[in-house]
Amino acid sequence: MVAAGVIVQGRRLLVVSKRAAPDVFYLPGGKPDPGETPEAALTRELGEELGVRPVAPRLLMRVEARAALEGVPLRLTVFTTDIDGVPRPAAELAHLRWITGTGDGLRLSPALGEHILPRLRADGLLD
Ligand SMILES: Nc1nc2c([nH]c(=O)n2[C@H]2C[C@H](O)[C@@H](COP(=O)(O)OP(=O)(O)OP(=O)(O)O)O2)c(=O)[nH]1
Repeated sequence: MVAAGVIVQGRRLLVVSKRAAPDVFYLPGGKPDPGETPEAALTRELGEELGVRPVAPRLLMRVEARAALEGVPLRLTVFTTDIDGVPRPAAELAHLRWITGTGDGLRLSPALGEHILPRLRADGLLD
């Protein structure tokens, strides 16, 4: 399982890529440590990856898809959240982008491209 955050500002969605695969973009987040709740994992990962704190996260959806890098089945627990602070990519991240509902031509993880972005588009949250 992976906990991930939907962060929308100015009708654009924050996506990141990692140094291990700099051309594949997905939501910030990661796997909970043993015994950690999804909410706690989201808080820890947003801090580690972006140096921000989630404010009032709420569950948006659960998604099953192929993991972007390993190709194995993956369950994501996706939260919509506001954030405290300006996101700055930490060392393990390669890029940070704010995308519209089209994906702006970026290569997206299956979960993001096939499930989450269409949902945000249908909800009218993105340009
Ligand atoms: N965070 C995140 N991961 C995603 C998304 N879509 C997707 O396929 N993934 C995949 C990529 C990776 O295979 C996996 C996330 O694992 P990760 O390795 O980044 O997690 P982590 O930060 O806990 O890293 P680690 O401790 O395993 O090194 O989920 C997404 O939207 N957000």
